[in-house]
Amino acid sequence: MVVTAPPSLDADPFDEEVLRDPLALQAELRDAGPVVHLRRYDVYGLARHEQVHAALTDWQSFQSGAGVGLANFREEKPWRPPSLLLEADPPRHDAPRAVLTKILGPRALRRLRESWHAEAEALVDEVLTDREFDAVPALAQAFPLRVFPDAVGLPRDDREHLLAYGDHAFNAFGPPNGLVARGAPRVAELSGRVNAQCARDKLADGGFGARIWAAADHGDITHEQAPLVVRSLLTAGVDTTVHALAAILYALATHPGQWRRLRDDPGLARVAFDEAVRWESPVQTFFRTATTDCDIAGTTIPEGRKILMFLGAANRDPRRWDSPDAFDLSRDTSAHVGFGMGLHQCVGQHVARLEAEALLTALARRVRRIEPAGTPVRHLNNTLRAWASMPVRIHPE
Ligand code: HEM
Ligand SMILES: O=C(O)c1ccc(-n2ccnc2)cc1
Repeated sequence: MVVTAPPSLDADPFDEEVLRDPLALQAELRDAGPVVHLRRYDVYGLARHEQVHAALTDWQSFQSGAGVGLANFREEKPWRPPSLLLEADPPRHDAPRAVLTKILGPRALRRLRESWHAEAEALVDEVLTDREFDAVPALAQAFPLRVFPDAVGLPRDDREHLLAYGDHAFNAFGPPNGLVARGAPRVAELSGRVNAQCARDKLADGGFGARIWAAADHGDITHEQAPLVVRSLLTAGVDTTVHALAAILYALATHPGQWRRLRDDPGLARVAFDEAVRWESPVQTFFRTATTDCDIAGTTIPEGRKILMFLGAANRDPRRWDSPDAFDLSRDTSAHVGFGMGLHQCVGQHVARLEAEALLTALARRVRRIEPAGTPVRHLNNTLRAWASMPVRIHPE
């Protein structure tokens, strides 16, 4: 096999102007080749669907245990104790994963369906007293912050900080740039509050948190692991869905034909969610670390090197998708990598889907038309594709 050196680029995927509009660089990376070398960080980049899918499903060659950010845990101390799921490989990964699979699975969520739909209707009724509003705070942030911490078992008066904590955690997967530096002053306070909320006596009976502790009583995980598994929920559970809901609302407000299809058939809510996750990819990137010298499409990636998987680029790869830039509810979205793929595929995706279904169903019943009512403003993050503000105007049924 002739080993070729991959094309080497100076581009910085974590530059703030690139984060604001990453599509041009994503196309450049895809077209440069199946593997590229990013000189600035000395890492290998995968931007095509085929290679991203292959790396996600080969956890033996591409491990998570050295961290899924730029930092290599084998070389430097993580900013916090590593995640037992996201930043762990089998066998350590297995028991915590099995516990969350049960607690966050579609069957377990059935008990929440009715109350989340009711909460969504109440929130939408409240918000729609105005014809114009900012959909990010009013809906995309308000709904997850109302239902998810309740489901975890947190008190209502101690949750506003979760957005800032998650935002820092997702920045910390990237390089130590300005976005990380700007979050640093609050890390100790935010970490202290979140870590305190993982304690058993802080979590209401019957919630996801209490069920994690009960799994430790049952011997499925240890009592030392329980608070860290709760921390996973508090880190992962808010920012991801906030930005996914904002992405759906942006997609629907800018594609009136697709809004009409959803309004005429609210059963399309789940398809709309997955197509928005593909189209916007709220989680844009994750890293892996080569476990051995491994070959990708003719390039040898030496053991110990970091590989940057561009999930967002893969989800818009014309080699895999017809009209990838179109937001289209008739698309078969099943191969999108917005939730990852394989061993680490998002265990919270059913929670996210249920939130989206509840909110979109409530809106579809009450809103004839939704349209932009001003310039939307991006929220920049090293890993998340997000909106800070999205003014919309609605025309009620
Ligand atoms: C639309 C919202 C969401 C998106 C786009 C998303 C995306 C992802 C992605 C891409 C991965 C794979 C990470 C990897 O391969 O390294 C992942 C894993 C994970 N997600 Fe999500 N996520 C979302 C919501 C959630 C929610 C709401 C929760 C918790 C309630 C959650 C919990 C997790 C956990 C614990 C993992 C690690 C799974 C493992 O390593 O076995 N996610 N998610
Ligand atoms: O264990 C953690 O701290 C942790 C686990 C999962 C995520 N995540 C990313 C996308 N969906 C969830 C983030 C943090």
